[in-house]
Amino acid sequence: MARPVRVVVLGSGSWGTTVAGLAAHNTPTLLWARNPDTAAEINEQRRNSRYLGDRELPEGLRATSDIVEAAHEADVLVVGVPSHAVRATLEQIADRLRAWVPILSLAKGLEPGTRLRPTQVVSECLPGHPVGLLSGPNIAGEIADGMAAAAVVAIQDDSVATALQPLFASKVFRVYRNTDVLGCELGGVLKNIVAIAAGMAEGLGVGDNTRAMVLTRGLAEMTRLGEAMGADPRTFAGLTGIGDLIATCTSPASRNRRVGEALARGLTLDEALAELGQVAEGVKTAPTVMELAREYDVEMPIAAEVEAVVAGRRTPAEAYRGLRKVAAGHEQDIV
Ligand SMILES: NC(=O)C1=CN([C@@H]2O[C@H](COP(=O)(O)OP(=O)(O)OC[C@H]3O[C@@H](n4cnc5c(N)ncnc54)[C@H](O)[C@@H]3O)[C@@H](O)[C@H]2O)C=CC1
Ligand SMILES: O=C(CO)COP(=O)(O)O
Repeated sequence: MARPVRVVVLGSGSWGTTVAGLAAHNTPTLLWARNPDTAAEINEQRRNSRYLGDRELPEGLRATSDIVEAAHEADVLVVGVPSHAVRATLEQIADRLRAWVPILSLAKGLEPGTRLRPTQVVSECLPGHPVGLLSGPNIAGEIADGMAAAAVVAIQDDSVATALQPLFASKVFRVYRNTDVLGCELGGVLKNIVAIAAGMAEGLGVGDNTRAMVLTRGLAEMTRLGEAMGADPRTFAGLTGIGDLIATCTSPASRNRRVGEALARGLTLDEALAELGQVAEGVKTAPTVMELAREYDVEMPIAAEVEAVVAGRRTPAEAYRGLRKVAAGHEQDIV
């Protein structure tokens, strides 16, 4: 009898641990934690208290702080570290994976400097493997609590996606497929910036209509940049686009939204990030996205205001005053 597929997840933050927990219900799963104390806590107490509080992790989940051991074990590799750490993490396991192990990224940011998407960084570091992502409206805590949700495995080869779907799915976690890797990945990256704007709106006490406007026009500029870069605009109407945008902009648990709220309360960016203590990808991604907007000649007024706020050139209140001055063009102008 063939042995079961072994899933290895790199990164034991809130989402990496949660995804490892999903996989562990289906198949043997190993989680790499760079901190040996975290690996020990997962193995001995079935908890990752720093990121998931008291939540109990599945029995089948094992952890290690030895990344080379983890790489040797992988039949499927999941990369769950933040975008800025993907390259340094994968460089440690170059040539350590077996041939043709599929790799899925969970990261929702762009690499500072290179402007590469996480799947592109993965392909550079570990060439010759099928590379895709798992993305969608997936606030980690809710999924760790067993609340119903859905995500998308996006990978060019649909037969690989079909093989990967059941590894992460459960009765309450639906996993769809999509071959538009670029569109799915950009959806997850760009919604974080709109979520910072939504958080600022929340903190400034604007009304429900303003929130709806920010989400809708935020989706328009996400779609505009995506289409200019070669993505299918229909992807932005799916789980990885509007789905993730709604979850992140409306959930009080979203780290990106919380950063926006903290800035609107008058905290500096450093104070807001220290209060958060977790990654908020939109902060580092906003300037990189504005570079792309200029390169592709796409107007992104909401992202531009968010970038100005995180760079310290404007306050949230000034950013919202700035948005009022944006000329209202034709609503259906995407590109
Ligand atoms: N938490 C969530 O609800 C979701 C998060 N994501 C994405 O997943 C990615 C990971 O985020 P989270 O798990 O939420 O982050 P987190 O802030 O909860 O944890 C980050 C993890 O990465 C590790 N890490 C940080 N810098 C590192 C480095 N230089 N080298 C190696 N490891 C490093 C930390 O030790 C920690 O284990 C992000 O791109 C995020 O946008 C995607 C969907 C949902
Ligand atoms: O990507 C997420 C939900 O899908 C998590 O968003 P935050 O990083 O803002 O918490």
